[in-house]
Amino acid sequence: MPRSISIPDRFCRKVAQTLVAHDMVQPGDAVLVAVSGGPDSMALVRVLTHVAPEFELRIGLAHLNHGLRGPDADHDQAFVQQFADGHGLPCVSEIRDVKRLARETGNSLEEAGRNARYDFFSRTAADHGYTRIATGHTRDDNAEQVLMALVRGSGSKGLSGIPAKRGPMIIRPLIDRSRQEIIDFLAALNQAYITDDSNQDPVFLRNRIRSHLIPLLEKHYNPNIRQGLHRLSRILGEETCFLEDHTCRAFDRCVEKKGPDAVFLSIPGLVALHPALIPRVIRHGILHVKTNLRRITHDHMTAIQDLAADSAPGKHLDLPDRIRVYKTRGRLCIRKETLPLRQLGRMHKQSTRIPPKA
Ligand SMILES: Nc1ncnc2c1ncn2[C@@H]1O[C@H](COP(=O)(O)OP(=O)(O)OP(=O)(O)O)[C@@H](O)[C@H]1O
Repeated sequence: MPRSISIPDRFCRKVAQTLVAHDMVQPGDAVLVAVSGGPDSMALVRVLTHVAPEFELRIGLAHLNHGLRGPDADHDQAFVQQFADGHGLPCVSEIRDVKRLARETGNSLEEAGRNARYDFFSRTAADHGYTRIATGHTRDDNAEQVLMALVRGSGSKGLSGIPAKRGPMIIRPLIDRSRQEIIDFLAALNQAYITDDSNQDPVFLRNRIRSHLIPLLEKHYNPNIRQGLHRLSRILGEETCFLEDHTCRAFDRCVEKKGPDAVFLSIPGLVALHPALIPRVIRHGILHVKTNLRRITHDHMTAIQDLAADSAPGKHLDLPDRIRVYKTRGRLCIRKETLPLRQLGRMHKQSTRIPPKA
């Protein structure tokens, strides 16, 4: 009979398999573990320190105090620091005023918090010589993400959920593990963690999905819905990758001229593409002049395609972040303007504004 393997050992083995399967680390890597103090990131740091000798990794911790929950946030920061000290691990923490960042950028608190975190992680990694940044996202987080994308009506990219890796640095070693496995692992180690009451607040869509929609789907439709959603996201992730590849090639064929602030796409070239590729190539064009696609909605994309198909000359569209789209000599031009569009609007007669999404 095989010797029974303990819960912590089994858990660590499974995470080690994820590290290998997704090629997440190389011997000699220095891994900065993003630790909020919650169950997932505490499990992450415990498992990574356990497998560090086998994978030849150096481990350190990073904690961001969002300055949002008053004394609770200070307590979380102290908890993470004490854990690091107790385990002889280096820890970098920082306090950011996320409320102010949200006000200044017009982003939601959630988005401002996320931006502040990833900015802090990358700076810390660069300053301290870390080669990877590990976050504690789990399979359950991914299932919630997919459902959020579904209820918001996102496309296949949104439905691809949380990737196991992002760019050359960010890794998510717990992405194939469930929340229950994590709780069992922590209980077996007698490891304390912080519970964040805001995770229950129904104001946030994610919390309503976690505590209402998923249990409902599990009870009445599919007891394995989380695994199903996770699988769906992985399939769509692969297919999205494949389509992205085609998009890049189609984009190169359609581009007639490009500079740092503008790209000109051949309209006959666009029209000849498979309909699934047209919005993708246009998005690629927007990304050429704008670093991200935030605030570019489905309505914007439809309006751009309508503009390309419209035979009337002289029209243009104003998109967020000073992006102007117009037609010129059989080409669709996507341009990042230097002047505010309001000022430019007075210089053009026909402008179509797309109302921001409610
Ligand atoms: N304040 C923070 N400082 C450092 N890392 C963080 C912080 N907040 C979140 N993270 C990282 O991002 C991951 C996902 O964030 P999320 O908001 O889902 O986590 P959480 O619910 O606060 O805590 P956990 O995932 O640790 O249970 C965390 O697992 C952790 O790796």
